[in-house]
Amino acid sequence: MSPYQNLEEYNLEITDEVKERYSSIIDEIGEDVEREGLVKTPERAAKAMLFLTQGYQQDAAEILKGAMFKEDYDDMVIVKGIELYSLCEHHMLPFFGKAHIAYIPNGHIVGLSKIPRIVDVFARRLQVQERLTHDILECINDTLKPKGVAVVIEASHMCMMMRGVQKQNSVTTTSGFRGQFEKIETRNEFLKLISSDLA
Ligand SMILES: Nc1nc2c(ncn2[C@@H]2O[C@H](COP(=O)(O)OP(=O)(O)OP(=O)(O)O)[C@@H](O)[C@H]2O)c(=O)[nH]1
Ligand SMILES: [Zn+2]
Repeated sequence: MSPYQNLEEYNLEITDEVKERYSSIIDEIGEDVEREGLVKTPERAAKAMLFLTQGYQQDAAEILKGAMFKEDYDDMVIVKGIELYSLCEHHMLPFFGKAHIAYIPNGHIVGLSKIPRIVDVFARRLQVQERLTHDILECINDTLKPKGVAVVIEASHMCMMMRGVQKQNSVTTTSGFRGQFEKIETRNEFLKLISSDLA
């Protein structure tokens, strides 16, 4: 439970605390926090970090529920090529790529923009790609209760590119399937329809 009354108050208090910690980090790495180019950096970095982790303050299920419409359409709906930016929980470095999402309605469809919105809600947290994939999958499955849902994510991890193993071209693919997508024909139809977008 947050000790703060509202989001604005929370953001002000937290930004200040995070700012102080960035200031110490900049000092510890041997830089001069007072030099002109860096004076406002702790505050900028704090605001950037809070933006990139704002998903903790957001409720993906509520976002979906806000735009569910009764409709008889019961063929596959695919939103592909949704760009995503997240932070790996091991190094707090970015991983980024694309999500491809499909569902088969079961009496309700959802406003199309809500699908990329919930991708952002789960991506703007400290994540591993596998959990990000399942968070999105389970949220759509539990909230919309479709006949099936599929999520494929392809991403490049800066922690593997800039440091560590230093592989610039590797792409990691994760996927999850529920309901009718557990049947091989439905899954293959989805994979065929997104194939031109896959790496
Ligand atoms: N499964 C999974 N692993 C990830 C993800 N992001 C980063 N990693 C990995 O997390 C692992 C952390 O391993 P450690 O050995 O503790 O960290 P490390 O010494 O920095 O590892 P190296 O990067 O191999 O130098 C590394 O293998 C990373 O590649 C992710 O989204 N999913
Ligand atoms: Zn990492």
